[in-house]
Amino acid sequence: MWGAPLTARSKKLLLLGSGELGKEVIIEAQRLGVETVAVDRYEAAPAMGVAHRSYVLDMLDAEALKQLIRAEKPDLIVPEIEAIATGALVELEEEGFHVVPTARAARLTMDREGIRRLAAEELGLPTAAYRFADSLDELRQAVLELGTPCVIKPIMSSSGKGQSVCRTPEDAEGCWNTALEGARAKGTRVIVEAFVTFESEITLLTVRSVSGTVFCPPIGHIQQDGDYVESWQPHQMSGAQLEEAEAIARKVTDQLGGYGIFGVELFLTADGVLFSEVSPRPHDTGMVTMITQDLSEFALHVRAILGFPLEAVRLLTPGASATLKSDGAGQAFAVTGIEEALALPRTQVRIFGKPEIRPGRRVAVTLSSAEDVEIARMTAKQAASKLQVEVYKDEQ
Ligand SMILES: Nc1ncnc2c1ncn2[C@@H]1O[C@H](COP(=O)(O)OP(=O)(O)OP(=O)(O)O)[C@@H](O)[C@H]1O
Ligand SMILES: NCC(=O)N[C@@H]1O[C@H](COP(=O)([O-])[O-])[C@@H](O)[C@H]1O
Ligand SMILES: [Mg+2]
Repeated sequence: MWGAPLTARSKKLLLLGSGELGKEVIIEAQRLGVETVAVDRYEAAPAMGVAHRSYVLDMLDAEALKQLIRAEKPDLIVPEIEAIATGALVELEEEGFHVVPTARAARLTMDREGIRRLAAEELGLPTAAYRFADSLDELRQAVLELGTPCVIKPIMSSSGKGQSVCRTPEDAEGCWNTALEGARAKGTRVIVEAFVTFESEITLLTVRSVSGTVFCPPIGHIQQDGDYVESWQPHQMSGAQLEEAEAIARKVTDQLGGYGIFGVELFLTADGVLFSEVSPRPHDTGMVTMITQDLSEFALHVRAILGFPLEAVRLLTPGASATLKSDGAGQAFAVTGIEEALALPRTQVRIFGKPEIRPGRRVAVTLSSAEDVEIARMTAKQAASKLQVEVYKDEQ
């Protein structure tokens, strides 16, 4: 029970990170009459446009973060990105604030080392072989031990930033430099993973709520340069594979605890299912659920974190999503081709409204449903190919 937003009895949700995923979280929270506050490192972030109010803040600055949260006193602190001073969240939780799903889950998943060691070493989940390195020399040694090809990623990055494949030992230096440039926070530590030759990869959206754990039908996806370009639901896999995948997802999410949605990333290989990583929040590949499920991943997250019951998730139709990324940079740009994209059957478009583009930045997503998942994939990709990011160079 709560009062209207902006009154003394309101229920207040504060979002840390205000991109395309957070925008949908805010919309779902607003639908339940929740007061919403959006925070990100830049002005006019997507979720800021739909929240009651917003703040621009360096979320890696622990003092600034604590000051804001103590002043705002939200009922729920909802991390939307990984790059947050998670030590501050742990402190705030000790003071009685509610961090979603828990401050520990945010801290462990903020860097690849925390979650990988928990999954592989504590829980014994199958993963690719891995090493950590703090210098080029250590990286060279790790590459020798794991063999090539292997994948190198900064321990703190997302959406493939700073990630590269090391194909021969001579590539190590180039990979090291790529990781340094792409790391999200200051720091040089990288993870080196044996390259997994997977048949396919999936996100298993797992919801922990007061009613227990519920799995969404598996989402298949394709990534380019470590970033998602296409996703679909349901992904065809055997009953045995699904059982393995759900067992892994249950184990890791039970260990992280709290209520909310988790995006559990898994590789399906000839030798079984491997755990890759987990986001304790909605997942980019899960945007497809805006067209496929009775409750989207965003609606599920909000429902679970508010403590409401959730007995099951229903897939209404097969569907797919495809991304639009920009090539150019700057603030003078426009998305064109929306009419052509929307002329395709059972197709919707989400334009995030980011105020500035840079090469590779995700700007929009197309969503298509169909009787058959392959038709949905084709349609969503076709729709995305109709969209263009036009840049006005002389205005920059
Ligand atoms: N060890 C590996 N072997 C083969 N491919 C890999 C490996 N690690 C990552 N990839 C590929 O790169 C993609 C991105 O990797 P990962 O999820 O670790 O990065 P990320 O930056 O956290 O991405 P996001 O934030 O989008 O989840 C994976 O989905 C997969 O396609
Ligand atoms: N893979 C994680 C992911 O997709 N996160 C989503 O992208 C935004 C950052 O985008 P930006 O880099 O364009 O600002 C985040 O705020 C989140 O919505
Ligand atoms: Mg990932």
